[in-house]
Amino acid sequence: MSLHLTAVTLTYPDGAGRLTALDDVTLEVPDGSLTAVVGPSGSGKSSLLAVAATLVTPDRGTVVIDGTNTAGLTRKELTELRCRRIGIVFQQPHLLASLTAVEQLQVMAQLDGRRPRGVRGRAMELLDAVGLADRAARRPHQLSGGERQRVNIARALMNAPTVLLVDEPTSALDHERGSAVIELLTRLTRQRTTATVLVTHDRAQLDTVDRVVEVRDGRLREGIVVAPDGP
Ligand SMILES: Nc1ncnc2c1ncn2[C@@H]1O[C@H](COP(=O)(O)OP(=O)(O)OP(=O)(O)O)[C@@H](O)[C@H]1O
Repeated sequence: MSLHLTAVTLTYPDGAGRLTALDDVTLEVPDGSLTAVVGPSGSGKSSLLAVAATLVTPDRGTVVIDGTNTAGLTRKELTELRCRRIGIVFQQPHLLASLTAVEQLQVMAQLDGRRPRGVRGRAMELLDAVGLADRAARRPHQLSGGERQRVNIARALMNAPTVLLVDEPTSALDHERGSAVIELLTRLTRQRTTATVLVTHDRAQLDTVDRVVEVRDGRLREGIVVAPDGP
């Protein structure tokens, strides 16, 4: 189990008091499985992702990644863990305009100044896995929105993370392309045995995922949720 959140509570300052964004949330994500997190705006989905990414420290509860309780780590150790174990796919691809698709991936492996061997081969293999081997030499403006999002996903997998966190990856895509991206994420999750969490508004695209949980007012509801958003 690469990702295990236990009894996580997160509050933010709110005027004179505190706003509870996550309220006693427990979530286990098995390796090789994709859990989708749905819920209305402001319910706590992004907060959940930020805690799982170790970008935000909860008030209470534990975040265990690859068997390591992150509460016991120094800042430096946390940064290393994030770099090596966690892949994050943001809503917008934020690709670098001057780099080709394959270079966007290569740069990930060289961020810490090392120049490990086999980086280009690994980048090409990942581009192939997302169906973009023939687009490797293109720059972002020469790619479609869906293709840019697939480069974004391949880039997040470059350092072979065990936890993959994905924030609203389909918001800029039409339904068909959005569904294709979710299908791709499900396939990659199984192939690369990542523990994947996907935050999304769109329940219509979740046929292929392993599990759907819903956040409401910071609390997690277990089980498959098929009902549409309430009022
Ligand atoms: N940095 C912050 N400071 C104070 N309150 C915050 C902060 N970030 C989020 N919140 C509040 O915490 C609650 C949960 O926010 P969060 O962003 O996790 O919701 P969400 O489900 O991701 O929403 P959306 O779908 O609109 O992105 C909201 O009430 C929000 O206003």
